[in-house]
Amino acid sequence: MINDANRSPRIVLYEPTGSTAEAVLKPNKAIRGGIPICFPQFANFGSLEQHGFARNKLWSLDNDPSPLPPANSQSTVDLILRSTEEDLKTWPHRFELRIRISVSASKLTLIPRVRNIDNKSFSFMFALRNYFSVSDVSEVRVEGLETLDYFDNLMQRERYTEQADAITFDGEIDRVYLSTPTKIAIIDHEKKRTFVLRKEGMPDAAVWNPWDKKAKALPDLGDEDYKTMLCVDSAAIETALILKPCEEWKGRQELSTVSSSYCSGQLDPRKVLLAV
Ligand SMILES: O=P(O)(O)OC[C@H]1O[C@H](O)[C@H](O)[C@@H](O)[C@@H]1O
Repeated sequence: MINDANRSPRIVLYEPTGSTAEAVLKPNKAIRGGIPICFPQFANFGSLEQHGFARNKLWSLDNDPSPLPPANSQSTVDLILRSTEEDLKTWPHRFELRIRISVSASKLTLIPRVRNIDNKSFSFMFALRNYFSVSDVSEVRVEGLETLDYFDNLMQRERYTEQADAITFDGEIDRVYLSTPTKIAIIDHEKKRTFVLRKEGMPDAAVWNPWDKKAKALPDLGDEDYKTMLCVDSAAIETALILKPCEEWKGRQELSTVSSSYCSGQLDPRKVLLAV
């Protein structure tokens, strides 16, 4: 961990072949990019602030990530967020939210965990809001969500069934796909690059792009930036996760990229793994 010129703490992960990942820790405001963590609520699906409070908090380094083994390499970091007295006023449940972040030459792995340290059960939603950088969103296809049911947040969360062979983009999208497969491909034709998202413990997948009008209304997004971004989240939204006292929930997400040789129709986990 280092302090930058503005004295903000930065965590930088290094990996021997040269990959890096970096997080800037600033209180009270989530960044529009990276992987904000939505907890204990997704969007406005409840009475808390949009996407819950976790993404706006300053996390700490976690020195006791048990039962995970201690992270003893420069390419892994463990972070923790504990409920504060202020949080308890709006969400009266004592929790520990942990995340292990590991970077390697071929993938970025996130292991989020939530532990109930209260004396009564609680339920929560969770999402890793992945901001993918794409060359041109109107040339991108997302595979793995076809034929699934989704909630459309642009239609008062009405439930629909996806009819398209793959998801493509020509306008604002704000959906929660339900009970998705564990692997989703985000295929960027122009960049000849496919992101492969593999997830466990987070059955849903939210897909978001604000498109032109909403992008103009977002102060922290440039007017044209919607063209080069796409959010595809690993999420547990439809069925809230429930923890009894002392119980812990654990999820896992792996992000990797494969080159253009990985094409539409090849969403076969063995091929993806061999190609990485
Ligand atoms: O601007 P944010 O708070 O990061 O939220 C970005 C978007 O996230 C979700 O997909 C919500 O359903 C949208 O209504 C919201 O605009």
